[in-house]
Amino acid sequence: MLNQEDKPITSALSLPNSQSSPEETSSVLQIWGKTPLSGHVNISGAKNSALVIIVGALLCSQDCRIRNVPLLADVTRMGEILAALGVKLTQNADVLDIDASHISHTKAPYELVSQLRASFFIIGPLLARMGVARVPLPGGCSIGARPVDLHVRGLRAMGAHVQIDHGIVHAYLTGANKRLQGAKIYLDYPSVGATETLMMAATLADGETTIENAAQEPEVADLANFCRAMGAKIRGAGTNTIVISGVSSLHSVDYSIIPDRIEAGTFLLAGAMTRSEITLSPIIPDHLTAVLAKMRDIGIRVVMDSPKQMRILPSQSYRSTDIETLPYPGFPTDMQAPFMSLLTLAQGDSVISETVFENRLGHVPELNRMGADIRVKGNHAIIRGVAMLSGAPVVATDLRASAALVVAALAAEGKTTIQGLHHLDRGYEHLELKLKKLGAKLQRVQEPSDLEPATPPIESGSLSSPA
Ligand SMILES: CC(=O)N[C@H]1[C@@H](OP(=O)(O)OP(=O)(O)OC[C@H]2O[C@@H](n3ccc(=O)[nH]c3=O)[C@H](O)[C@@H]2O)O[C@H](CO)[C@@H](O)[C@@H]1O
Ligand SMILES: C=C(OP(=O)(O)O)C(=O)O
Repeated sequence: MLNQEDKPITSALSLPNSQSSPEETSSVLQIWGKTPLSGHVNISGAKNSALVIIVGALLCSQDCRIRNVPLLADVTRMGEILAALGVKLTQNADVLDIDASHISHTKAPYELVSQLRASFFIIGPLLARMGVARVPLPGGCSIGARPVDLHVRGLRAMGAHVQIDHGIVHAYLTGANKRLQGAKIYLDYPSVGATETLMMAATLADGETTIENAAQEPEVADLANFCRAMGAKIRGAGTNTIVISGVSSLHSVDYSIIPDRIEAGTFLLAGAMTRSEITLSPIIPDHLTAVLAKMRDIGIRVVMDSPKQMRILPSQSYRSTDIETLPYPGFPTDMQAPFMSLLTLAQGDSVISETVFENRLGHVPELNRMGADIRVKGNHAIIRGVAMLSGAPVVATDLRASAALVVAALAAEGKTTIQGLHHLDRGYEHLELKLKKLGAKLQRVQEPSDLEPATPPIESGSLSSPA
């Protein structure tokens, strides 16, 4: 099944050349703004699908082939977590082969789980496959308390014993057959992670599980499709009621991950902010409905070239609007920060209300440093449009904040220097290469002594003169 070039994941799932490893926190991204972009962007596989689908492979005791896997720090970490459980992974470009026929450990390492939220979701498949799982409380972006009570309550409803001691969640099954039992579960909030954890757990449970008030995000439906392709019986994924009839085992699969709607939205914003015309593909337009509705609202024109290709047309100015982040199909919280960057340049006042996470406005002081006029009141950001942004040294506080600073920098006068790139590298495959291909002027530098080049780098004919 694998060719000569396949390598173990721990060495092979390397980051793109232009990006640092998460440990290289000293590197910074310099962006010289106000360069119009043009051309085409290839959208990568969805990070949040890839992560949970890799986790879902734990359910299967035969080979899983996963395609369109983005090369991201988070994906590397997730591979390392599975490897620590004794799972074999090999990767060739964007194809990842996972052989979880033999799971030798049921405890996930803290150093890895503490780095990304999705790693906690292994608790569902591990428990279903092995009857026991020990998983540290997860990390991920610091955007709120992010408890795991809904995951735990759901697993308990399915008959698991769950204890939390010294920061480790220990879940186990007792009884003769050590199988989870189907249950009726109502989620107090349509949590993406809890829906995914419980849906995976239920695929191998005894009997039928119903998850009410389930998350409807496309990544949940993608996971369900992956599980179904392995023989799981799941109905209703993508709606608020998911019904899973447990089966005794799952079989081999070859599955391709959906395009990343958040990456696509971020490139649309980069185009809008620089008043450029760019095309994106592949995309699934339905996954971008709320974002496109807001873009249209403020006067940005986006057209479909074909069912999977979108084109943003240049607009000279745009209006303000109000946004409330909500679970899907509402406006995605993961687009809140980059959309705020766009609204800093709109005509008039906008209000963004972040309702999903209680602490996801860390980018506001950084955007203000670039000349934006934003005030925060509780979970609301009041954005007064300004005529221009100006480049400044800024720090990315989380993954989507880093994207917000990149798109703001592309539109700002002069040079922006962004620190905290380990956040960016978690979630955007080849971002710098993709932007350079569109004509953006940017470079990553590793050493503080490199920080002050007078002019942007000249890139193989694509850049003409310094900003
Ligand atoms: C890896 C991954 O897929 N991450 C995504 C996932 O995160 P994640 O799965 O962590 O997000 P959730 O949907 O679970 O969280 C939404 C809200 O529910 C709360 N909550 C969640 C679980 C729980 O047991 N108890 C509880 O109170 C959270 O604190 C938060 O306020 O969905 C978020 C919401 O679309 C996205 O921003 C993240 O990019
Ligand atoms: C918040 C995110 O990721 P995580 O849930 O892993 O922190 C994100 O993708 O924006």
